[in-house]
Amino acid sequence: MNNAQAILKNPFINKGTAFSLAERQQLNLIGALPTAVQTIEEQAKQAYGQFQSKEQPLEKRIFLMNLFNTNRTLFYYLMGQHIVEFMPIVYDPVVAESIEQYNELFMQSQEAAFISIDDPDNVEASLKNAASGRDIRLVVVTDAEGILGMGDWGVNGVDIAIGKLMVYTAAAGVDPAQVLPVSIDAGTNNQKLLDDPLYLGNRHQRIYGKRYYELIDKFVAAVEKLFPESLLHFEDFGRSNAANILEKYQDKILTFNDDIQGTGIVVLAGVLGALNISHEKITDQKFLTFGAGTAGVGIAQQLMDELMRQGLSAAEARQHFYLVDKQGLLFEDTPDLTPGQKLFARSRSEFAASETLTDLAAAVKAVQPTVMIGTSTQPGAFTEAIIKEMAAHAKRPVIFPLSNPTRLAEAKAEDLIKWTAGRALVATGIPAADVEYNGVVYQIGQANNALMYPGVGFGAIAAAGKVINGETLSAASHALGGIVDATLPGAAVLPPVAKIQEFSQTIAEVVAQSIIEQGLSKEHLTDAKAAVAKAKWVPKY
Ligand SMILES: NC(=O)c1ccc[n+]([C@@H]2O[C@H](COP(=O)([O-])OP(=O)(O)OC[C@H]3O[C@@H](n4cnc5c(N)ncnc54)[C@H](O)[C@@H]3O)[C@@H](O)[C@H]2O)c1
Ligand SMILES: O=C(O)C[C@H](O)C(=O)O
Ligand SMILES: [Mn+2]
Repeated sequence: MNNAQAILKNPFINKGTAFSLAERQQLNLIGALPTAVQTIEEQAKQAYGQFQSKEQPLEKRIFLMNLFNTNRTLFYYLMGQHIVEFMPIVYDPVVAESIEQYNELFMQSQEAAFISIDDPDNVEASLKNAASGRDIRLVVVTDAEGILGMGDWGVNGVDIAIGKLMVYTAAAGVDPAQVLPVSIDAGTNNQKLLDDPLYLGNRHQRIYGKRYYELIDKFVAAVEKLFPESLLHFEDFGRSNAANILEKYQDKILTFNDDIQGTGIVVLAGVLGALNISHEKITDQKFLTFGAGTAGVGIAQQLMDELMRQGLSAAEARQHFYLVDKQGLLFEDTPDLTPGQKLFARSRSEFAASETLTDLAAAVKAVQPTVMIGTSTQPGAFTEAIIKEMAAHAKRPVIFPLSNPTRLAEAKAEDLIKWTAGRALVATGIPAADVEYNGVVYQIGQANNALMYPGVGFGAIAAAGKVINGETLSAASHALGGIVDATLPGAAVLPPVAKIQEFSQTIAEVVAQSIIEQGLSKEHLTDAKAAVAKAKWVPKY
């Protein structure tokens, strides 16, 4: 016999007041709900009214999470109707507030798995318990050492995995019953959390090195064993681990790192969009990346890959990149370069006074970049003087201040348009309002990996991919071309989030096609579109 309360408390099957009379009879729900039977449309209207009654973004998020915890179909039905309004609430930037207040706000675990470095023998059991028999096809895992640009947030960081997964389903149609958010709790170096009596994670410093990598190995092996058809998405790992982990597993299992690769392909798509507006060639650009960490190096790698696809040798392509980090412009002899930075380090002999290039202003003056990307976590680093200097040597300077959340952005879109008298081609990490300047309305693209990863991940799952390789990532970057009308004054360099469901579908099909064509599908698939259509989940009862 069915237990009414168990059904009503299971968000994957609960329909609330939309259970029909026949269902109520069959499932022993008679009397466990008010008598009226509502349609999903009526439920959505009522829920949206409640959403609108909340004033603060965090209150709106808490309301939406309650709905998510109660009835996942209704949640995604509503999110599908209001995707532009809900994205910044369930995802970046408001997810940042919920991470900072995770302990205070904690109500329930939202079906996440919590892996503890102090309990390595229970890695498999933890995943199994959290999945509770569900057929998992998508795992988003974070160890939260580098949450957005906010640093180490320990177990609180699980909310980024939950938020990323919400976007996967809303944008691309991944079945929400087939996803698993995972927190790897390797400790935290965030003293505020360690001192907080309410902190819910392991109360010790972060563990690095052998013990850490053994845990990651164990985790990856358990995911492969329990969920062999799944895609493993890594998110917000620290600079010293993210690239190592990707390097180790990318040829062996279906995996990708969103901060390295997702960001790389959205920036490439944005640069291609910008060049479509300016009618310039990518091989004529000089790229300066400010903040050469996980994202900054990933972006440079993806752009370099594109230059090589256009026929340049590796040595020629590398000449187009200038990486600036805390030390200033990175040279071959700069101390403490990461392996990724080393690839792009310049030779001192290229510059007359290389020892003076120790900050962004000096580097911009010496390099005269045509494309400048910010992934530095340094708010306001793209100053008026620096932007004016850049714009003095570039007809249509391409400027993407990408650090998240909002308070960390290197510049505001509005300022960049003003300082360059409308010449800058701008994209930001979080949503930005249109900018009106001299009678033209400039639309600001959002260069956030959320534009790409839902389509990439969903396409890879639908095609039963063995791996996600460079060929597939490149195909995904190019899939956004042609959506924006580049001839309109003030056109954006990337398509608007309002169209994310449409273009995520296109990306998914392109990705599935690439996997099938390369013989990288685990199944004998031939039709990418059919495979994507078959895998797609839609929120309806
Ligand atoms: N828009 C997007 O899609 C997107 C994607 C990924 C990351 N990001 C943002 O990019 C930022 C960096 O993320 P990450 O994962 O690469 O972090 P990270 O820690 O790996 O890299 C940050 C880099 O910035 C450097 N840095 C710090 N202070 C600096 C300074 N004063 N001058 C120059 N460089 C400095 C650090 O040394 C490090 O190399 C974050 O704010 C993150 O939110 C945005
Ligand atoms: O989470 C985001 O908004 C994008 C990106 O993954 C980041 O770390 O900033
Ligand atoms: Mn991230």
